[in-house]
Amino acid sequence: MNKQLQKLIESIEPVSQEKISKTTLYLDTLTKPPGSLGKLEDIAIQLAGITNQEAPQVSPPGILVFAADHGIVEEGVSAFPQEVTVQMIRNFLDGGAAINVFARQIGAELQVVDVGAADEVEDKRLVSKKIAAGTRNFLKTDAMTEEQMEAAVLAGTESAEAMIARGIKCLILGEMGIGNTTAASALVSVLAGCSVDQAVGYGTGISNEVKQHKRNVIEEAVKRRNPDNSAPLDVLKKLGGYEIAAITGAILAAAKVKIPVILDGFICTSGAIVASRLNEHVKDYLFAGHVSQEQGHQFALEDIGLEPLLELGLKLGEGTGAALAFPMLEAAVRMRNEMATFDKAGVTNK
Ligand SMILES: O=C(O)c1ccc[n+]([C@@H]2O[C@H](COP(=O)([O-])O)[C@@H](O)[C@H]2O)c1
Ligand SMILES: Cc1cc2nc[nH]c2cc1C
Repeated sequence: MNKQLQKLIESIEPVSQEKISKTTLYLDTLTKPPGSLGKLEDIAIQLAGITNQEAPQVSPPGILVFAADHGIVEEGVSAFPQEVTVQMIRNFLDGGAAINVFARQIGAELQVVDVGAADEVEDKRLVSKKIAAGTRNFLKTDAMTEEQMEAAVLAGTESAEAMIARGIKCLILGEMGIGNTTAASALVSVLAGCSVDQAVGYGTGISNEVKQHKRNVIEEAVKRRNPDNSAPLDVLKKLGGYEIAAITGAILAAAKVKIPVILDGFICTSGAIVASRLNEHVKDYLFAGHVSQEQGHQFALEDIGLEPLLELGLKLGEGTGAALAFPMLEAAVRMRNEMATFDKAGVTNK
């Protein structure tokens, strides 16, 4: 394995049990019946553990949207044509996509990173870390070479490190890539141990007939590629995508420096499964923003052991569900940091 990547994986430490215990006790001194803020309390406790701070901050948040194309679209597995990936990249840069709206709403910096779009987008606002013009068709050959897979993971790492260096306190992840639900379904079926049938969904809106075809393509491809399910990077290289690999790398980078990560939908979570397999502590740095309509998402979340913060029937991607969940993290830290204690407010405790 690439030395830099190996070092990164080994550098991730467990979250702080001391801060978790301290915060658990402290929350019961605040002016509310114990446990009355429910999951918000769990979030505050987890954030203290992640950041190793008694008074954690999650603002400002930053959003990374990784974009890439997929050779597997040749098999007719998406409702939309491949050119939509670069068209949406332009839309992100012009501020007109859903994620732009939600980024503005939460005051987040939004960066779009091309890690493998099929065409060129000449625009200074786009971060170009293109590994190749789309993956290869994984029904016919491995999606990526080992070098390409590692370069894509490290492109995600670098993107996250740069954002963290600019001062973001919470990393929100998203993706764009026509065909990427097929890659994510293949990954999840191998790594999460669910059937291809359970991992496959409607993506951007295919018919039942096309969904059946998508299932058959994935089943055949997994058989042919024969990935080693105890080697997550082998599975990623054979079946994944550049944006999925970049998401894996971004998660590792954030966990290394104790920055919380909010995952978006199914594709994002598939990258998180890979990261979680590389280091057992990674999962404790992750929040699942929502559970998507894509049916494999629930299996993917269960595999990591994550409970979604929201269930809104979304199936868009881009980081939208993660950005929408961010205010829950902000509320949790404000609760921890701003509420009065029983003592201070002169309220009688039981
Ligand atoms: O986030 C999700 O759970 C999600 C579910 C379905 C579709 N998407 C988005 O739709 C695209 C992939 O869909 P498809 O049908 O082309 O594989 C890609 O750009 C994703 O961001 C995203
Ligand atoms: C229009 C469109 C927008 C998207 N955003 C993320 N995936 C997408 C797929 C399509 C087709």
